[in-house]
Order: sequence, then structure tokens, then C-alpha cells
Amino acid sequence: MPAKIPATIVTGFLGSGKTTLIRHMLQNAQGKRIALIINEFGDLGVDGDILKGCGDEVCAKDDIVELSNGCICCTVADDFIPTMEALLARNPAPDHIVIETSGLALPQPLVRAFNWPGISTRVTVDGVVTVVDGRAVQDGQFAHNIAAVDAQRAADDNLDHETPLSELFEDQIACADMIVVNKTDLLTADEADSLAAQLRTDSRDGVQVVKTSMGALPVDVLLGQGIGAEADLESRHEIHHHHHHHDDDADDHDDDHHHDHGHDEFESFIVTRDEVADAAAFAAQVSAAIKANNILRLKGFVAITGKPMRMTLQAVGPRVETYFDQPFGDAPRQTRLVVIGEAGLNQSAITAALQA
Ligand SMILES: Nc1nc2c(ncn2[C@@H]2O[C@H](COP(=O)(O)OP(=O)(O)OP(=O)(O)O)[C@@H](O)[C@H]2O)c(=O)[nH]1
Repeated sequence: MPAKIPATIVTGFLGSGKTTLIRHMLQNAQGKRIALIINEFGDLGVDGDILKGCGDEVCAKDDIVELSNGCICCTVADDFIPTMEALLARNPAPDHIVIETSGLALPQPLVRAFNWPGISTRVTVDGVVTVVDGRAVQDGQFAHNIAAVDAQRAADDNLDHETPLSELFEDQIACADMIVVNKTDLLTADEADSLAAQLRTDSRDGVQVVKTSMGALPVDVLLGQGIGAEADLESRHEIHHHHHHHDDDADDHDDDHHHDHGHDEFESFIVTRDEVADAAAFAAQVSAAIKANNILRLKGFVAITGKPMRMTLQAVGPRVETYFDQPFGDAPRQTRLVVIGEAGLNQSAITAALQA
């Protein structure tokens, strides 16, 4: 029997730097044939576009498969398994498969999917890489003392005090084989060290914690961990299972899925507008809209008057980043932004603020 193809799962909260890390990995892959499966929350396809737009021959469009019918952890049977089978049927087969989950996905159901018949004999989970936005965690946006949270949980059956955000974060940490503390450029050396130490305490034994910025880790560090995570699901306990259906029973997989969003606690929508006159003023406008409306993540492409290039706009919390990435080409010169937040966003107010 041929050796199993290794698959690396890259998880991490919205905007933590998964796409950036994968892009760096592809640009330094040294001839390794890497196939990518990308799952985004919000169907604008920004991450896929960013990776395909990198212009590097290793980021061949054919090697990137986007799953956009909902969150990968809720649509395993419908989307993920057929996609994997199609990748495995390729000739030549990929050397390595990398899966970028949506920032709101739980890694555990995805790891579990590698035990499915037909998949388990051909692919193995090389490792789960969890990317952490060091600055966001340092700013207290997620729970980061998992041991304390667990103790609290054990003492109290009422889980409702947990926010979906911190539960997701904990699940992503609990499933990790490697934790990447990213965005160290936004941390002092002491902050980065203490955060790494904290995450080491909070994670399973033997989990590697590495610090970086812009996901710039050597490919050999990320790939080739050889863990076989699918055989070790019990130790990767999940907290957040009450909203999810990870039936191993293929018969009822389409009864009650939420194909629109995948996660009831979060929502996303797209705002379009006509050209923007002033890039810097618009970035400030976006930042103000984010602060006023509790937006977690906002990203997309902006048409600036007089510029043939489209501007990529990325915001994680209040930090907005913009850069010109490639000409619009045949695509309409339109501004399209995906807005992501916890359920209950004031969509009309946000739309008005972004269209002003
Ligand atoms: N300052 C700083 N910014 C970073 C770093 N890594 C990524 N970013 C920026 O953070 C934003 C989000 O990065 P992505 O790589 O798109 O994050 P992601 O995890 O793929 O985001 P989602 O797919 O939306 O969950 C972008 O604006 C990046 O340029 C870093 O190390 N330092």
C-alpha cells in the first residue's frame, strides 16, 4: 500500500494570520507539491484570491480548492470528503495537503473526518497548526488561561457564561499539535515570551509553541510533524460541541445543517460600494465603523479612483491594513467587503457607514 499522504490542518481565530502563514509556506515550498483546501467564513473568497494572486508558480490556481458552502466542520460529508477524494484522485497526487479552516471552525470534527472509510487508508493528519493573534490574546480578546477556565467549568455546569469566542479559541488550542504565536511584531519580547509560556501550560503535553511574525516559519517546521492526529482524538477534547453536528452517520448529515453560516453565533454579510476617492480616509472610515459596531473581521477589495490596481483591505479588530495587490483586470471595478462579527450585527448601520 502506498504511504499515506500527510495533511496539515491550519486553524486559528479570524484574522490570526493563517493565510499569511500559508502564503509564506507556499513561497518557500522548494518544489513540494502542496494542494490547498481553503474554507472561508463569508463567501467573498478573499483568502483564495490572495493566495492565487501571489503570482508565484507554486500557488497554481488548480492546486487551490475553495469550500464555500459553509463551515468545514459542519459540512464534512457534503463538501470536505468529496473534495479530498478529488484531490486524491489526481495524478500525480499532491505531496502534502494543507487545509486552512475558517477562523470560526472547530478543528476536531475535521480531524475526525480523517477516520472516514476511504479517507483513513490514504491520508493522515500530519499535524494541527493553530495560529494565534498574539496581540489580540494579549489584549484579552479571548480567554487564554485554559486551565483556569476548565477548573471553573468543572465546578459549574452552566456553560452559558462562556462566550462563543473564548470557546472557539479553547477548542483550537486543545486540538493543536503546534501553536504559532503570530504577530510578535506587535508585542514586546516579554509579552511574547509570557504568552508562549502561558500557551505551553494551557495546551496538551508535547505541543510545540513557536513565535513568529507574518507566519514566517520554515516549511520544515510546519510540515512533516508526523503526528497522525486522527488516531488521538480523545486527548483533543472539545468544549464547543453543543452547537454542532458531527455525526459519523452519513445518512443524516443533511438534516439540520446551517449551510448559510455554519455557526449560529456568528454572522457575515457583504457590503459593496462604488469607487473610493481617498484610500487613507476610507481606512479611517472603516476603522471607525469597526469600533462603533463590534466587528471582528472585515476584509475585501477596494476600487480607488484613478488606480488600476485593486486595494486589498484587511481589518482585524480595530487595526486596518491596506495594500495594492493586483490590477482589477476583467473583474468589475467594485468595492466589496465581507464583514464578520458575532450574531446581531447592525447590518444597516454598518452598510451605511461603509457606503458613506
Ligand atoms: N502586524 C502583523 N500583521 C499580521 C501578521 N500576520 C498577519 N497579519 C495581518 O493580519 C491580517 C489577517 O491576516 P490573514 O493571514 O488574512 O489572517 P487569517 O487568519 O487567514 O484570516 P481569516 O481567514 O479571515 O480568519 C492581515 O492584514 C495580515 O497582513 C503579523 O505577524 N504581524
